[in-house]
Amino acid sequence: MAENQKIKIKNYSTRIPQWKKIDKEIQQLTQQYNKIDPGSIQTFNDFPLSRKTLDGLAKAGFIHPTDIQREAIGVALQGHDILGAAMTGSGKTLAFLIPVLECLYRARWTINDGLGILIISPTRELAYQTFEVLKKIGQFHDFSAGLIIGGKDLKDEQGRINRTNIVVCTPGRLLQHFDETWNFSCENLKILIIDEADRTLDMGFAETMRSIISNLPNQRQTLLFSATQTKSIRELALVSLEKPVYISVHEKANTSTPTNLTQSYIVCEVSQKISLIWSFIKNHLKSKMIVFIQSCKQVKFIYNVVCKLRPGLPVLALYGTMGQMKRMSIYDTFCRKQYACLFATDIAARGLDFPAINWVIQFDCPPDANTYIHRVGRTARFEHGGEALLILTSREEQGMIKQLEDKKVPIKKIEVNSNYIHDLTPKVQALCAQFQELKEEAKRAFTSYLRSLILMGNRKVFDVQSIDTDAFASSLGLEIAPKVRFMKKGQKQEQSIDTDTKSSIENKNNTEEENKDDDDDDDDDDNWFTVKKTSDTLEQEIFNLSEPLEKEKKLTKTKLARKLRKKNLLINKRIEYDDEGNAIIHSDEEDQSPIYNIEEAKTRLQQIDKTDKEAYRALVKQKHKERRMKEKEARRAAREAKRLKQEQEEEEEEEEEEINQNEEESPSNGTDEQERLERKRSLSPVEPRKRKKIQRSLKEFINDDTTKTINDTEQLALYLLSK
Ligand SMILES: Nc1ncnc2c1ncn2[C@@H]1O[C@H](COP(=O)(O)OP(=O)(O)OP(=O)(O)O)[C@@H](O)[C@H]1O
Repeated sequence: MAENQKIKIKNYSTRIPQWKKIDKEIQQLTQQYNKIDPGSIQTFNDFPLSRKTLDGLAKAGFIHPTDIQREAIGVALQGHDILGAAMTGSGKTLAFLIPVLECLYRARWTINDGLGILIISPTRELAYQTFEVLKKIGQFHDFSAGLIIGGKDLKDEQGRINRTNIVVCTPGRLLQHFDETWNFSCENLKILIIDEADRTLDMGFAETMRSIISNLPNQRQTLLFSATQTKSIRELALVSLEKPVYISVHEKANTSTPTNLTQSYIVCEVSQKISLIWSFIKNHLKSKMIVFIQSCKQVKFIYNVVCKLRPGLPVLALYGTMGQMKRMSIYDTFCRKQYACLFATDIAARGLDFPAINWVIQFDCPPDANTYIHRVGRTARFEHGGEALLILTSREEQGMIKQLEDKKVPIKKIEVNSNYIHDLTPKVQALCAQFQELKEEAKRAFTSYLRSLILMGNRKVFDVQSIDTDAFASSLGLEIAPKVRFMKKGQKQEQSIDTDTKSSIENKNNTEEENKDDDDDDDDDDNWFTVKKTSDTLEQEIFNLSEPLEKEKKLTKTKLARKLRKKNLLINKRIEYDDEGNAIIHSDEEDQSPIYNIEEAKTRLQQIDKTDKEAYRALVKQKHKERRMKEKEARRAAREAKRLKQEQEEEEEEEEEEINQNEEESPSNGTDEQERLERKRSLSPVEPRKRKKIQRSLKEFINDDTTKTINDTEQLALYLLSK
């Protein structure tokens, strides 16, 4: 026992303190930084990285670095600024997260040192995803990290932000902290990272980014990463990077998209798109896919239609105006699903790393080739395969394909087999007839799509006038195309709109989409092209509508019927679908659906009108009757009140008379005033009334001219005695 104790003491006294070990490790690591040779790196262990980081990487299953990681990690460890570009899904996140952990480790950072690293992401989902990766690989370190994104409690963040070493955030929220958190300090900041830098700037955050950067210390390292480079990113690099190292690992590649990605496009008209996507989904039930749609309102509508028709696989939707909690929960759900279809706006286009996506479908033509590249980049990530399908209208085909070729995107045209497409229009129309809310959504989707075409700067690709609006409206289940003022107004003036104005408006709207806070959810505050909030301003900005707006003419039922006839709607034909989605057409005699039979609809409307009128008349009659009854009742009550008042007055008069009479009759008895009062007081309040009744009965009896019998007189005598 004693011996054991001795050994124990001896061991303790010779143990090297932990801090000394760390110091030694840091010293050894930093000495190797200048010797890093990307070409000789096989595994992460070949980098001079701390034990804690290596353990974190191994635990998360990362063994071999990707090209961008091999190239960028060493340069970042050496302390250089970086402008990094690499294909989608090539592992840029780890390329900046590993140097982050090492930087704080080297500096022996603790919670008390406050903010050391800022990572800015363009969307909340991407920030959340980066935060999750950071938690995984940094699990053996002791740093604190926080996610600072909109849609959460600012006060709660304010309490924690100064004790957070690594902040992953969106630009808007960060700026809000600069403005509203009085003690928020960045003076110790070591590294600034801007992920998806071009998107962050293009989304209208350029000004915000400039403000943020101006609040940061000059002595810092800055890393900008993106799959695509734009003019704005180069401009930002000029002002915010110090002698940056430009790392572009795939610059010499033959393509700008992953090689294991198969890309194709088809051409169809706008009015066929819904049928096409429906047919596609029905034919790929054992797939996981993302369908990119231009605006939130379109996403909402198409998602609701597809949900109602029950395609046979889980359907989800993700767009900017959703509540934050819902956005996160949809992101998680879609990550977990094996087979599912996610309808999304471009908030899901950048950086998001949904596992095992088989298909990316672009329901609407992307604004530019870069957006195309990021959208398709949601599949074929990190050595996996994937497929992408782009849907173009004949108007968009030439211009868009040219842009993609210029960007080295290998894409092939495929023809649509018409047998493969189920015409969904009748079903959508039936749904819209059944659900008023869906019909309203259809109108909004219609308007927002047309507006998005106007807002797209590139006239070589997008032309709103080329759209057959009637056919498009019909495909959305609408009997008539909603009136869109900007279509007419824009026709003449479109040429004069300068592209900058448009893109700034577009950016502004994008920003609004990302910044929009919770609980909107489905409250129709659509970001992109909100008629309620922004349309008026947009129209004025774009078209300078100084002249008064054309007054909307009221559409009568007759006019509506005439319009429908002109559209050659299938009259007296109904299409039903079997479980497989095959169309079964019913002829006139067989069945006449009220939706398509104008005559029958007219008769039905007339009948409804008639019933309504009758019901209304009955209601009016009932009201009148009630009023008359009330008046009668009021009159009766007034009469009764008057009668009672009169009776009371009479009683009082008679009582007065009686007292006077008594006084006159007995003056000689010497009754003084006191006696008179006593007598008056002694009369109970009932007695005068009784007397009065008796008197009245007597009066009536005497005044009555009818002959009185003895019996009558007896009756009266008995009555009087009973009183
Ligand atoms: N060294 C690695 N070993 C194994 N898997 C990796 C490695 N690096 C990254 N990955 C995986 O590759 C996928 C893509 O990584 P990441 O999201 O960082 O790509 P990215 O380049 O940022 O893509 P995007 O441009 O779309 O944002 C992720 O699932 C990630 O876990």
